[in-house]
Formats: sequence, structure tokens, C-alpha cells
Amino acid sequence: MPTSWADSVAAAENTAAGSYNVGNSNSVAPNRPTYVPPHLRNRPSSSEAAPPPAAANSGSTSAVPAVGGGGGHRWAAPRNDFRAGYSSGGRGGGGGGWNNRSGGWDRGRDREVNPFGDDDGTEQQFDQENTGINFDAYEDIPVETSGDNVPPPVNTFAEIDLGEALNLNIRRCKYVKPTPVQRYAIPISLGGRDLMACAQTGSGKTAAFCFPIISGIMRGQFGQRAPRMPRTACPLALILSPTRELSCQIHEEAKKFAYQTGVKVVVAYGGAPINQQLRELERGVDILVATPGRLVDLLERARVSLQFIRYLALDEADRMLDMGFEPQIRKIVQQMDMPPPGVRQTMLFSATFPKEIQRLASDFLASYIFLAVGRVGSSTDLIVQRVEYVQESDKRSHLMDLLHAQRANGVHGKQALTLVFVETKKGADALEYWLCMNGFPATTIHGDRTQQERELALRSFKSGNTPILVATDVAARGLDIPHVAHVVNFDLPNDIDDYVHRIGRTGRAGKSGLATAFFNDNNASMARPLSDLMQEANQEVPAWLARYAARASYGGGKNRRGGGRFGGRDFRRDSNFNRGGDYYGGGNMNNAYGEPGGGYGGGYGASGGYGGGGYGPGVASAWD
Ligand SMILES: Nc1ncnc2c1ncn2[C@@H]1O[C@H](COP(=O)(O)OP(=O)(O)OP(=O)(O)O)[C@@H](O)[C@H]1O
Repeated sequence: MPTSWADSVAAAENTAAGSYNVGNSNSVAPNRPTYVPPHLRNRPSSSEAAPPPAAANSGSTSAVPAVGGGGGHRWAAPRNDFRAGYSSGGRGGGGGGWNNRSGGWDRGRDREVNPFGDDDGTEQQFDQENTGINFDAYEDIPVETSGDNVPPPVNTFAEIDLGEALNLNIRRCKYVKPTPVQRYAIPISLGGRDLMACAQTGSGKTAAFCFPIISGIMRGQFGQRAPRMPRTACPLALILSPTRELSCQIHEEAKKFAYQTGVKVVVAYGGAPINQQLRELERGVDILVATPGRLVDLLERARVSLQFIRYLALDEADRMLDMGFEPQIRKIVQQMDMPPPGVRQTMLFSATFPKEIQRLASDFLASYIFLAVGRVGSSTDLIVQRVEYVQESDKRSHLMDLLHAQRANGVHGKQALTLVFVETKKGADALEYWLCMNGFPATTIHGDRTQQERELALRSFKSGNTPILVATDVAARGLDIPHVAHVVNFDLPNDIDDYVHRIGRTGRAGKSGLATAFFNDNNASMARPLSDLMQEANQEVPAWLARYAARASYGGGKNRRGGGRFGGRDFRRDSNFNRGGDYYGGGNMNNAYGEPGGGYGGGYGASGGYGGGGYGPGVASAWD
């Protein structure tokens, strides 16, 4: 349906925007220190001069310090060739970008680095589909929407008017069609609606919130524009995420999507020198990606103002609103100068969304749409889940057996990447040491390591030079590391949602993966939720675990899940929740293609979910 709803939204936006007029680009003088709306930057025109020279990479936009190497495992190093061949995402030659073409963009010293490294690239290079993605895996996924006047989903990117430059970048990313969460979330966001979205790990949520933000800024659809203040950066969009690594990853992705759109993306996160980030902010920012702690610092120094924010996205929103981060988030969103809900557009995304957190989150939203792709908090059945009964004292030798088996299955002499989750930072260091001593190159990521060590460890792991990463929950959420074949829960978490995020580091973007958990009596409280989760994901539940689960008493804790096979579980639909009937506007259940779907009974249950007792402090010690 290439001309249905998406077109009418675009038309409505253009009408509402009023002054949006492509032709204006000609009236902007080059290099004048005045504001040029993003939709007028970089616009090719027949009269323009030759494109800028393929500038050498100034490196000025890199938030990650240049790395000289190292950073892998610290102990015996059977293969410590970390420096070889690693590139953190194509910081190749220069290219066009800000301050070129239509000119007038006063970020004069910057050259936009081509994040694709394809400066001489032509269209045909982008024709290929994103390598290996299996979209069939998503065909039957149930989708639930609730709220008033839910915009219909789209089936292709072509149905949505995202803008020419963004569409080109989507092709460069080799995204041929939208994933289910993108099909629904992008039209909802382009329609100006607030959104609480829950979709399985690895299903493309980052693009689902980045595309509408970039597209909206490109359109320059705000009557008001952010002024240039000498020392205070005034972004139009803010994306918050819980960890430094995830913020960096979102920044890298967003830079690809925003390449040559004229929309500038900057990242700010703790543990890295603030001066470099301040300099970057001074050069101008449209989208700020940040961790909450560093952002509060910048706000208190009055180096960032939020008064022009039009888009707020919280990635891993349930984590951002649990006890660890909630005070900081409330400060940023409610106590500084950010426009209120309804004036700004707010998008919350996660793979898990406990009802207690949904209730908290609703403070940040105005008349929002709830979207669930797959069951809220479910794991994808692309991940084969195994649970093995292993006593504490046997865990190391058991891990060794798994790693030996995996080494035997290595491809092209390379061992598949294995991510091992442990409970504590000390435990991570101890296991890393032991693995290295036993000939398994391992490194760690946890909150006691310096930021540089963390980044180096991650790079060494991603590159395959150190194919085992031992991690605390700091690596549980959001990280998109290709080729993670196996996630081992050496220590099971105490919260089933943490388990869902951890195993979600494998089996991403339609690919399959393996997750093994070591279970013993210390994990008895996890027996029931684990067994329920595995059943939902069509996994084989071992008989001994089923017996444990049957014995486990239900105490109303946060690990308690509802009984249905699929449930959208918008907390507004809970019969315990009643705000006078003006809140919930009905729900729809579809498959991923927007067709009304049957076959998934019930599942919203007043009896289900995360009743009682507040949402716990999680694993704050393991986090930033
Ligand atoms: N439409 C698409 N076509 C092909 N690949 C895609 C598409 N959208 C996203 N991807 C790829 O899928 C992978 C997972 O995406 P992303 O990291 O956004 O997942 P996520 O849903 O945010 O996961 P998590 O819950 O773990 O944070 C990324 O490598 C991304 O490039």
C-alpha cells in the first residue's frame, strides 16, 4: 500500500510545518554563522559547486579515543595479536556532510566522516540484503498495540517518507525491509505519537527510534529552532541509555543513519575525558546520545540545555526507570528545562517491561501507544536455551568442557565468540585469570575496569582476538556484537528479565544462537520463571527443572509471569489498574504484517505479571 497512511501523515506534516520549503535552501549563504535547519543542509542542487574534497579524516567526531592496541586478556596470552585488523566501524576517508553544499552550517571546522567507508560507493553496492538475516523467523510473531487511533503498520521502507538521504543510508546498511518492531513503531512515531514499545532482543529497536528522530529533524518540522549559544549545546533530540558501551553503539549506528542528512549526532558518557565531549558539543549537536550520569554533569555545568528537546528516547527504558537510574532520569526529564510530555515526543523501548515500571514510565508519556512485538519480556525462539544442573564447585570444569566442544566447532580456525555472565566483578576477574591460565584467551568487562580497559576489551572480543568475554550485567543489555555464538550464564541472575537480556546477546537479527545456564540450588527462585520462559520460547525444559519449578511457591515476586502464551500486557489493561476509563483506548492483536491474528489466547492477566512488592534494585553493583 504505497500510498496509504504514511503518505497522509507526510502530507499532514508538511501542511502543519507550514514554512517547510525546500526552495529556501538557495537563500542561505554559505558559511554564514547563522542557523540552517537540518532539512536544508547538504541538499544537492543543480547550481551547487563541486562536492567537497574527500578530506582526510580529522577524527574530530570520534568519541572513542584512538586505540593503540592491547586491551584483551591480561594474563597468559596464547594469542595476543589484538591490534591486528580491527577497525571500530569504518572511520575511512572524509566525504561530504556538514558545512558543504547548501552551506551555511556553522560547524565550519568539521568534516563528516563517512561511517560506511564507501566514499566512492555506488548504489549497486547497497543492493545486497543484510548478510544472513532470516526474516522468515519473524513471520508469525504476534503483535499487540493498544491506545487511541493507532496508525497502521507498513510493510516496506518505501511506504514511509523518511527522506531521500536517510533512505540512502538505510540501503547502505543493507536493510531491505523493516523488522516487525520497525513496521509498527516507525509510523507511530512519524505520526507524532508517544510510544512505549517492547520487542525481543536483537529485533532492530535502535533503528525504530532513530529513523523517526532523524527524519523529523531533517524535515525541520518544528516552528521553533534551537539557537546557537556560545557555550551551551541545545540538542533537539535526546537518547538516553544505561551504559557507556551502549551509548557508544547507538552513537555509531545513529551516525550511519544520519550520514549526509545534515543531522549531527554527538555522544556523552562517563569515564571518558569530558573536555573532548565538550568540544564536540560546542561544534553543534542535533541528537545527543548520553548516559544519565554524564548528562546530569553537563546540565549542572550549563553546557547542555534541554529546552529545545523535541524527541526523547529511552533505550532499555525499564532499566532506566528502575531504582538504579530513576532519580537521575526524573531529574533530567522533569526537573531541568526539558519541555513536558505532549510538547516533546517520547519513545520508550525495551525487550522487557515489568508492569511496575510501565506505571512509572507513564509519567513521562502523553496519550501513548503501547506496542508489544512478541510477548513482553519473552526471549526469541531463535536462541536455543539449555539449562544444566551444575554445583558451584564444578562450574569451571563444566565451562571448560563447553569451551573445548566449541573450539572443536570453530570456523576457519577461529573460535566462535562466547560471552560468559557472572554475578560479581571479582568473580569476573577470577574467572578471566583462570581461563587464561588454562589456555583460553579471555577478557572482562565490568564496572571496576577503567573505561579505556572496557572499550579495549570489547574491541578485542568483537574482533575475535579474545574470543571469550567474561562480563557482569554491564554487558547484558543492548550490545550488538556480531557472531556471538554462545552465551553462558555461569551465574544465573536473580531476575528473569536480566536473563532475557543476557541471552539476547546471541540470536540477533534473525540469526540463531545458543544459551547455556548453570543452575543449582542457589537458583531455586529462578526455576519457575525460567521454565515458563523456556516453554514460551518452545524450548525443551529438562524434567528436573520442571520438578523444581513445580515445587517453587508463588510469592508474588517480580519473577512471576502471567499464564498466557502471548500477552501484550499493557499495564493499562490490567483489571487492577483503573484511571476512570479514559486512558486505554482498546487493543489490537495482529501478526507482524498487521493482519488480525488468532491463536494466541488471553495472557493479559490480572493474575500475571509483576505483582506486589515494587521492582527491586536489580544488579546496581554491576552497573556504572
Ligand atoms: N531492517 C533491518 N534489516 C536488517 N538488519 C537490521 C534491520 N534493523 C536492524 N537490523 C540489525 O539487527 C541487529 C540488531 O538490532 P538492534 O541492536 O537495534 O536490536 P535491539 O532490538 O535494540 O536489541 P536489544 O534488545 O538487545 O537492545 C543490528 O545488527 C542491526 O543492524
